[in-house]
Amino acid sequence: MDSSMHPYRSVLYIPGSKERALDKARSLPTDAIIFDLEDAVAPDAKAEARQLLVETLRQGGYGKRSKIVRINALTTEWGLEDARALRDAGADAILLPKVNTSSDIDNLSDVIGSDLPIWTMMETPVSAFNAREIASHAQVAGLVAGTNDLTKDLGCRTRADRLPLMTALQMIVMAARAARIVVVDGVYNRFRDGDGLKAECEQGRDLGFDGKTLIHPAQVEIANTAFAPTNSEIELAARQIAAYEESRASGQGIAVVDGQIVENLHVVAAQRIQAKARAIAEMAAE
Ligand SMILES: CC(C)(COP(=O)(O)OP(=O)(O)OC[C@H]1O[C@@H](n2cnc3c(N)ncnc32)[C@H](O)[C@@H]1OP(=O)(O)O)[C@@H](O)C(=O)NCCC(=O)NCCSC(=O)C[C@H](O)C(=O)O
Ligand SMILES: [Mg+2]
Repeated sequence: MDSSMHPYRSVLYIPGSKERALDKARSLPTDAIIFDLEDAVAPDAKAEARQLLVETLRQGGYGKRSKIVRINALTTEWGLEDARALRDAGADAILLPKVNTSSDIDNLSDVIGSDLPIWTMMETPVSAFNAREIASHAQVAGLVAGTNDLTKDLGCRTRADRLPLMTALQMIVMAARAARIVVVDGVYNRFRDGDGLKAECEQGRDLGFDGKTLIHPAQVEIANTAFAPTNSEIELAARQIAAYEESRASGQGIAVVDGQIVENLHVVAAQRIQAKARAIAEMAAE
């Protein structure tokens, strides 16, 4: 499912061990949920969280929100059991952490079968180098930037402008766009800092991400606003499409709107804005 059919502006992590948070998410206006069995769950709570998650997904109640389960890496003591337990639980996708190469995805596919979409965490330097190969794997439907692990592995500083991460972030976006799959940005750790989150969402939107992964309900509306087309973008898209159609009808290949040229490629971009706006409206009409 790409972002013109389903929005991924807000993708909220929920620890698979937190029953109250799992329940609360049924009423949050988030486009997608990552039910987490990995870093948000302590080692001695993994088995219980896995069971709770299977039961929670079977109960349902998450409406149109996309349901993605992050399992532990298959190289850990929990990963294989996670994959086996969750493959038929009703998730829309399985998210695999610490992916380095497409063979990691093949290994998961051997366990869950080839029908359930796989999303991958892009959070190691090796994954950034292999982003193209990972994104173009036939079963991969989405990439998630793991900026905390990337920062750790790079040994870089955490900066507000994310300069040290920029190469990796752009490689991830480019790989996703080349493969025409969904791509979402990493988390903003200061979850009570709305202004900081807004700035980082705007940066992610500028870079081309479809949305942002989040860790707290207070972050959802900020991401939903930042990654939605604005009213003026939607209005301009409509005028560009109309002007271009008028030009074509009179035998010309270029229109001019607000002093700027409109060619076929701009029309494609305008149609994408309209598709995204429709997908968001459908999501809201629950
Ligand atoms: C960060 C938190 C530990 C804060 O928790 P808490 O102090 O309980 O927050 P609040 O009291 O403000 O919570 C208010 C209500 O909201 C619910 N809640 C909190 N968080 C979530 C959530 N993520 N989803 C749904 N609901 C949530 C609380 O239950 C309260 O509900 P109520 O009592 O009914 O009012 C906590 O937010 C948290 O655990 N967040 C998730 C952290 C997480 O998932 N981390 C792992 C993912 S990030 C990562 O791994 C990055 C990546 O891999 C990388 O490398 O970068
Ligand atoms: Mg991580």
